[in-house]
Amino acid sequence: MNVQTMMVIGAGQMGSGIAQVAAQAGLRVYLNDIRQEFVDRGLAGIAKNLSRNVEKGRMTEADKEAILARLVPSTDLADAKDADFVVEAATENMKIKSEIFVRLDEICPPHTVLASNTSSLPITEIAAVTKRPEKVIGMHFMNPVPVMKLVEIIRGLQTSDEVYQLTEDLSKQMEKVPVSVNDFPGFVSNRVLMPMINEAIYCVYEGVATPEAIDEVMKLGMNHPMGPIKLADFIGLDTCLAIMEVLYEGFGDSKYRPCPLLRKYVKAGWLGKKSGRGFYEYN
Ligand SMILES: CC(=O)CC(=O)SCCNC(=O)CCNC(=O)[C@H](O)C(C)(C)COP(=O)(O)OP(=O)(O)OC[C@H]1O[C@@H](n2cnc3c(N)ncnc32)[C@H](O)[C@@H]1OP(=O)(O)O
Ligand SMILES: NC(=O)C1=CN([C@@H]2O[C@H](COP(=O)(O)OP(=O)(O)OC[C@H]3O[C@@H](n4cnc5c(N)ncnc54)[C@H](O)[C@@H]3O)[C@@H](O)[C@H]2O)C=CC1
Repeated sequence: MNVQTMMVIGAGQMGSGIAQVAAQAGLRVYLNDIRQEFVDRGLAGIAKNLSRNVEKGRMTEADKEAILARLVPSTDLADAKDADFVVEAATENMKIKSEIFVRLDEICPPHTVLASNTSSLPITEIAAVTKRPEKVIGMHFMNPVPVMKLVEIIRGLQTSDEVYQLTEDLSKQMEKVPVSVNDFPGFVSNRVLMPMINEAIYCVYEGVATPEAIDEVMKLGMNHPMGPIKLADFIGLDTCLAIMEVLYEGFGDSKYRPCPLLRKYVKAGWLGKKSGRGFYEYN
């Protein structure tokens, strides 16, 4: 199958990035969210990124306009009837994702592949709410999507070889490097990354060091591009907490317990960069 039209669901930081790289790869892309203002914010972010590419001489103004013209705003999931491939990048919550996949299964033509950008939720469980589990797959991009090369591809128990191959080819078309991973909580990326972030938050909680000091240790001592506390703010503390919960419940192992300070910040609405405040403040 030749993928020509994609729908990306969720126009937040990940969805807008995925829509951008898909449109850059020549696809027509519906960018869907529950409110017009969220779609507009996502599209504005894409336009800003593309303008920067023009300024830096990486693309022409005409390229930018052509990419923007391939992006179609959507607040109606029924637009997915036109899509060959859907990437769901809505909030990290099984109830929200299940409801979306049930509806997509009804709306989309039989050939449409339904992918999820979930950070940690089981692909097999998401697939099970549809009548096409062989066409459901995990396609996990990294943040910021236009910059990071990796796409972790996660097969559910029933994902077909054909759908796996198509997703791998599409990732390459989007100039990403696909890596195949089995369906276990947190996959590889967040099983390894998130306990480190959670531990760094414990260091704040226990007064071992300030967020600034912890980030300096990991940047200067381990050559990480961003310290773990800053990275947590960047990912979104709500997303970090959701991932820790999946690891904790999925493995039933206390080593994955989310730090109480992380819970407290999320309850306060301190979600990190996207809400203006997390461990650091943003304007
Ligand atoms: C939670 C999950 O499920 C999985 C995940 O995604 S985990 C998170 C994975 N991501 C990471 O670990 C990111 C770690 N951080 C980094 O790699 C870097 O700090 C960074 C790429 C984000 C920024 O790089 P930097 O050198 O510190 O800053 P900066 O010079 O401003 O940016 C470098 C380039 O990235 C671009 N960039 C930065 N943020 C961007 C964004 N949000 N969107 C698009 N481009 C962006 C900048 O425009 C810049 O490009 P040019 O200068 O070439 O035009
Ligand atoms: N933040 C990160 O670093 C990464 C996040 N992810 C995953 O990507 C997904 C999205 O994360 P972010 O973009 O960071 O979150 P975000 O909070 O920036 O955006 C989520 C968007 O989904 C929308 N949404 C919620 N319910 C919806 C529905 N029913 N229909 C359409 N849109 C809906 C919200 O309005 C919001 O705009 C999550 O599953 C997350 O785990 C994956 C890789 C990295």
